Formats: sequence, structure tokens, C-alpha cells
Amino acid sequence: MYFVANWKMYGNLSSLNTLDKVIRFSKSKEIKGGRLIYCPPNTLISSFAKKFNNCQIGIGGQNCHESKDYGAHTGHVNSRMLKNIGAHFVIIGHSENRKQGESDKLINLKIKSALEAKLKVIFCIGETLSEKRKKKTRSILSKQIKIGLKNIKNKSNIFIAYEPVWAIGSGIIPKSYDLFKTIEFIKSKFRDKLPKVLYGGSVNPENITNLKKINNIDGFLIGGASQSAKKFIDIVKKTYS
Ligand SMILES: O=C(CO)COP(=O)(O)O
Repeated sequence: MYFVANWKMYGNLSSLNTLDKVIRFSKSKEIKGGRLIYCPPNTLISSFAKKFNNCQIGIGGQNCHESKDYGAHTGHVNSRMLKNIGAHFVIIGHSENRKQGESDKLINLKIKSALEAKLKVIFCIGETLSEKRKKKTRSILSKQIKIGLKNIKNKSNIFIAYEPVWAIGSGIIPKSYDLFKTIEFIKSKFRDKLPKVLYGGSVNPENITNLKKINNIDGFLIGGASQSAKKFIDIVKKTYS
């Protein structure tokens, strides 16, 4: 199982101290089969990479520019730059960026450039509350997958993160059966090799006991709770207990 910490726009150099606990945990037997990945803001990626030297914790960025080339794009960072400072993963298509106008087409270009830079991609998809109410979840997910992954033949380095927008930061999670069916639907979109599908949206040490029972989920993309080393570790421990 994968446990991805998305720190969003939180954290500074002093946050590095909180990682000691997680590093110790990652080297202990308690980690079982858990794979930990941290996606801090870009300002902290190299420091995290240094800190995680000698342990099995992966590092990723939270977004990247679509161009694989360097260029005059003020305020942006491309996938090569992320790779260069020690990232192995990048989150692409997060709803917080889609909300800012990131289209499926742009997401497709970003994914292609990230794969070219040899990063693994955590590709976020999910419906909004109004789309859910209009029973459009499946058509939205199909469209996001179809355009987002257009002309990408080798999908072996792509993880899908299903994050219903209404579940992010709200404390509300989907009903277990609905979530199982949605993940099954997402996997049905892939013919040969099934992608790993993660769930994200208000995952915490309390609701993980129910979420872990949904047996087609391959891991979790965790926002708020991942900023606390204790909560993050608790989520992993409870998944395996
Ligand atoms: O957006 C998320 C992870 O990418 C989920 O955030 P929360 O866990 O804070 O709901």
C-alpha cells in the first residue's frame, strides 16, 4: 500500500525536525508493506531529499510546468527541475489546480513531460459536489482519464488518485460501497495493466479503519493529516492492524 503525504502550501525548514519520527518508523518492522511518499512544497524538496537519504521514503512535487524545456515562465518549475533536486514523483491534476483553470488538456501535457523526465505521476481525478448530485461522477471521471492520458501508451509509471472534490478537507468521505464501485469503475477504464488507484479526501487515523476494508484501494493520498508525523504514522499502522 502507498501512503502519499501532500503537504500543499504548508511547511518550512523547521518542519524537517518532525520527519525524524517518520524516518525511524520507516526503518522499523511496523512499516509492514507500507510505501511512504512525501510531496512537500517545492521550497523543501531538496531538504527532504537530503533528510531521506538512506531511507526508503519517496519524494515528489505537487505540480509542474508542461514544458520539458527551460524557458521564460516566471514562477514555474518543470519536471526536469523536480527530478534534478531529488523528486521521484509528481502530483498532477489536483482539484485545487483544476479550480485555478488547469484543463484536462494541460494536465495531459504535464503528465507527458513528467514521464519524459522519468518521474512517476500521481494523476488526480474527481468530481465536484454538484457533478455528484447530478449523477455525473462516472462521465466526469471518464473524461478526465480520457483526455488526461491521451496518447500515453506506457502507463506503468502512472498512479491514479481518486479525490472527490467534496471530500477534500471537509471531513466527509464517500460511503464504502460507493467508493468501492467508483474505484472498480476507474480500473475498468484500463485494459491490460491495471494502475494503482489511491483514494484521497479527509483520510485520517479514525476513518482509516473503514477505508482499509475497501479491498480495491492501493493506497491513500493524504492532505491535512499528513502534516502531523503522529497522524501519518497512525494511518499506516492502523491500515495494517
Ligand atoms: O487533497 C488532498 C490530498 O491531495 C486531501 O486533502 P485532505 O486529506 O486534507 O482532505
